[in-house]
Amino acid sequence: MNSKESRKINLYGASGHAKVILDIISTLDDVEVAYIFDDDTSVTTLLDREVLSPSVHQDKLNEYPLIISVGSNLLREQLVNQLASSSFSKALVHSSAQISKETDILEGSVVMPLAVINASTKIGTHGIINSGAVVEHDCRIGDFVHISPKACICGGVSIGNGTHIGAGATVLPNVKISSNCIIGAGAVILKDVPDGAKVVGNPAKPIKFHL
Ligand SMILES: CC(=O)SCCNC(=O)CCNC(=O)[C@H](O)C(C)(C)COP(=O)(O)OP(=O)(O)OC[C@H]1O[C@@H](n2cnc3c(N)ncnc32)[C@H](O)[C@@H]1OP(=O)(O)O
Repeated sequence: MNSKESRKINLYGASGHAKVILDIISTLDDVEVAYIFDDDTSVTTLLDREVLSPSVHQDKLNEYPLIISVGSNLLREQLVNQLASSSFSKALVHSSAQISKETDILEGSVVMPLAVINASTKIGTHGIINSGAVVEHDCRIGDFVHISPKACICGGVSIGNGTHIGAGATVLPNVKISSNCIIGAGAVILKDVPDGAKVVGNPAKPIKFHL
């Protein structure tokens, strides 16, 4: 039985990512999902839960704070802009994640199982710190950033808005990765990465710009 009173939230996006967010919430005794929404009217259920159309159920959509539960950074940002009159939930953190008390994680962000976020790090809005990712001390992570499973962000790193760090990538201490970059799975980032670059490999090298 819940020991604390639950706060209700809505999820927007009936995706695979949303399934993992439901798992996060299942570990929290003070949060429950009221409704799940998706623009795609052919999607009617997610893990046996009903999925509602936002245009048909506008009243329910506005009833509780939202988490945008889609994995694409760009789509998450577009939805946040589209739903600008809505309120957004404070961050959701899986109970197995290790988070320093000296950390700031802003609204709409989600932290998956076994992630570690160390002291004096700030995570922006609507981000994803995925399963087993490590974000070390004194990092500055922008808005709409996805740090994929098992990526390792060393101390003092900064990452700009909209950047995607691929699974298992490593970013060395004090490196600056700019906005809207894509860092390939398994890449090792030794030096700063400019806006919109796509880099892969060890040591990481650009393959193309995608802005
Ligand atoms: C819960 C979850 O699942 S979270 C999801 C996490 N997702 C990820 O980590 C995915 C990260 N994405 C990648 O690594 C992708 O391969 C990208 C984005 C870096 C590149 O994708 P694309 O732009 O489609 O590049 P494409 O597949 O055409 O490859 C271009 C070249 O880069 C190489 N390449 C692509 N990815 C990598 C990589 N991660 N490491 C090394 N080389 C790579 C390819 O072999 C190819 O080389 P070639 O031209 O010599 O043949």
